Amino acid sequence: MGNHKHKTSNVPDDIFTDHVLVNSEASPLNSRSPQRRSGNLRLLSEPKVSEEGLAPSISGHSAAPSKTSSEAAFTLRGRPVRAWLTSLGINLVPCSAPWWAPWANLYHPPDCIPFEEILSACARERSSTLPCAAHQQHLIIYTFKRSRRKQCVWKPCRLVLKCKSAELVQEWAMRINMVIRTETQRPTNLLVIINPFGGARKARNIWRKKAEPVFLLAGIKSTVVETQRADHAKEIVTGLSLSELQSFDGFIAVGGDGLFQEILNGLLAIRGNGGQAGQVAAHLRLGHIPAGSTDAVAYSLNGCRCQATAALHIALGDRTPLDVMRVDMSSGAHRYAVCVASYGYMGDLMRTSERLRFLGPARYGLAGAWTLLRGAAYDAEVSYLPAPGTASTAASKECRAACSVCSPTVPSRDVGQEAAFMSSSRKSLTEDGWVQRQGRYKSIMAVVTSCRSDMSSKGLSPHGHLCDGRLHLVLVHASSRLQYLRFLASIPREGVQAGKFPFVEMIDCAAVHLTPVGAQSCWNVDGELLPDTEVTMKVHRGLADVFARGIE
Ligand SMILES: Nc1ncnc2c1ncn2[C@@H]1O[C@H](COP(=O)(O)OP(=O)(O)OP(=O)(O)O)[C@@H](O)[C@H]1O
Repeated sequence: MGNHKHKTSNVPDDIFTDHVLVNSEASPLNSRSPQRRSGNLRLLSEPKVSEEGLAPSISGHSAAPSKTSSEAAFTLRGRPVRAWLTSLGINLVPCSAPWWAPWANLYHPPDCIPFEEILSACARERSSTLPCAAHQQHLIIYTFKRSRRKQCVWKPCRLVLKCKSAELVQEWAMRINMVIRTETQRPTNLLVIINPFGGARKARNIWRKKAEPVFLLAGIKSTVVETQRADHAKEIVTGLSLSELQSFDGFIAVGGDGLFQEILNGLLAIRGNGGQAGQVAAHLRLGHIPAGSTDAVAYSLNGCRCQATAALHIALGDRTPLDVMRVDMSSGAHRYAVCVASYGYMGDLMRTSERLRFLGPARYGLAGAWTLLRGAAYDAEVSYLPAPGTASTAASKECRAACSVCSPTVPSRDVGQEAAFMSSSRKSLTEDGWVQRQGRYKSIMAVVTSCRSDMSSKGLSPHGHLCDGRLHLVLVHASSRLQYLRFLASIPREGVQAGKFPFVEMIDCAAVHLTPVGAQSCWNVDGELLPDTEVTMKVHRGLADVFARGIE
């Protein structure tokens, strides 16, 4: 295992662009601007700014700063600003607006950066080009800004505040870092597993260029391992000693959904074994830095496939519980997955695409066209256990950050839950309430979350939630190639919509069982093929914790 620990001062921060003073929305200096906020920039309400301006102190903090040192004058991109520290973050107010500000709708200095959105701060001295001029001191604050086109896409950026006093910038940097260190949710030590073989085989570069700089600036120690073969990631995780497990805050997959699934399966295997290791593993979080072909996990968690966004969510210590589906095969083997299990079209597509892996992500297009032309449909017996409660609330809401459907039950990692996910899904077949169907299907899918990807930006199941304890069973009955093509063509725009096509059914359930009849397709579970076709699937609400907050 390679062990990487770096100091902030030596970190390459090229991916952090300078915070620009251009924000056409919500400018306090422009009365015409709407009250919409496009970024993380809003004036923190605490403390109130008095007539004199500044009333700051880091409340409740042991090293509460004096009044004078909590406010200071800086320049920000050549313009004077007054800055002060509050208990929530740094407020900035311009001392003067440029003469064109009211007309141009362009000038908007950042007015607040909350601590929870700051990775770190550092003080640097910059020598002046003029020999007689004093050296300038820089207070660099590493943070991010939200894309104006898509809020959930975060771009790393830095704010450079300049002044003449070295003591001042050092003191501010120290105090900002001190507050950040008190945020216990932030990880300090992570196991990063890279699949150099996944997707377009760029995972190593993605780690080095997009994620590692973010982790280094956040002061995270990373132990980096590359997989050598299929299933290696699971072996790495299950091979960790108790002391190693205790030292990590979580495991990060730099690869595709298959790699994430292997790590998840490794983590749940440790939890299933119980004991002290099992208890420690129950509190570890998983992260996904997308570097695969589909990356539905990262896309469903963050709303985009941006690697820097995923790295920022991890570094800032976001945490959300995630539903996990246990898939039990007739052979007795089982697997856990978090996106989708599909039989029929998607299974055949995956089987064909694995033979074309040398083409990279382009293989899916070719394999998809070939499978569509074949037009196969399969006879099967499908049984399902309807989900408890009504579907109306979950179905009417898109899953977003602080989702009201997902948030009420953050599951406890008690003995009961640990025992439940370890027992075979087949046990639930004895429960009352199963509904049985027999038919000929083009495709059968059990979707756990929304399952977003480039091929379906709203998700296969647009009303799927990260933590609602429901499987969305999609039954696509035998239909003509043209009808099926129309169904496929509608997915990128709107996902699978109940009632849109007469040959497509969508059912909310807690468990699904499938027995093939006659000719068989294969199961594709989160991008991996199963060796068995008779399977039982059951969802476990919020079984795993991930470094995410849901889509903003
Ligand atoms: N070094 C390796 N050599 C060969 N195969 C590997 C290696 N490391 C991991 N694998 C296997 O590669 C498969 C695919 O990996 P991964 O999911 O990361 O990429 P992908 O399939 O291209 O992306 P996605 O799953 O998002 O479509 C996994 O099943 C994994 O077991």
